Amino acid sequence: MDGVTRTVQIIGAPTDYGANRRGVDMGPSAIRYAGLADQLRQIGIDVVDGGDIPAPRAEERDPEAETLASGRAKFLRETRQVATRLADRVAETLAAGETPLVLGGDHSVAIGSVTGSARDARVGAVWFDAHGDFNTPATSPSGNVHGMPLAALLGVGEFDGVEWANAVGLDAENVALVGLRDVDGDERRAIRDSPVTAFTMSDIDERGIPAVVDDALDVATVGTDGVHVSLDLDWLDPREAPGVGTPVRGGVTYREAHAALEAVAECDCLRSLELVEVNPILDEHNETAALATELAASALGKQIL
Ligand SMILES: NC(=[NH2+])NCCC[C@H](N)C(=O)O
Ligand SMILES: [Mn+2]
Ligand SMILES: [Mn+2]
Repeated sequence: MDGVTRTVQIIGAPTDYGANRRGVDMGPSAIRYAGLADQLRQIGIDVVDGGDIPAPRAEERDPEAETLASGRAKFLRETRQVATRLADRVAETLAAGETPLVLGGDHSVAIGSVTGSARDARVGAVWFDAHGDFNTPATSPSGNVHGMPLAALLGVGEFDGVEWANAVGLDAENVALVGLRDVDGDERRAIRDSPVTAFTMSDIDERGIPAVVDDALDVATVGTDGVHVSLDLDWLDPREAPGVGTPVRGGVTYREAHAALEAVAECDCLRSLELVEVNPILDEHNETAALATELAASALGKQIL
């Protein structure tokens, strides 16, 4: 982006239908409150806040959709509604020459962000997450769609039809998971059998963040027009990011996370970005939202000096 001012459009997706715990629907407010727009303006970015996409209110929940037995997806109708709207917004934002910055919401919103980002282009994806998000309604132990978006996007599994959830311009060969440490049984097999590239926390232990993230970005850029970066805040260790619904010990540190997102900026390949799974109810003084904000700034070019 040398010499060109980047315009970032913030798009809130205030939904928690994909998660087991309520509260991530307040993620967009918490991240905005942490000063996202100002921090990005300070590094010379033009910021447009496009507001939130409409999401069905919790009071309108279909109680039956919540009590489906495991092995099925909960709230698929609501998830589909949000994803479809979000996909349109992301695609329009890109068509206008702006960079979409999506604020979740639980990770099911990625179905919308990535299908939108991959509508008129070939994209790669880097998925910073403790989890694989590779379950399907048939394999999920919980029925929570936030554990399934990557499978949905790659056309794996049956999601109330697949076309709405399938990202046309995304190939599994261009997907890299980074930081895995909590994967379910069938999900594990599915990831191993898929052409996606998965870097676990053990890979990070052995090789260090810079090498792993460079490889992930290579995977996502080969033959693509740009990269979607999906940052699930539970990627970080719960000591740094307590405000998430599915915390897992042994995550990356504060510095590792910044180094990773600085590498994203350096790659000059970022097409769309999302920050998901911030749960203000479980947070401590909004520190997870503040961290999400800082990491977005690093991904968009903020440097120490
Ligand atoms: N985006 C997330 N936080 N995903 C957590 C998924 C947890 C678990 N693997 C499940 O499928 O239910
Ligand atoms: Mn996760
Ligand atoms: Mn996730």
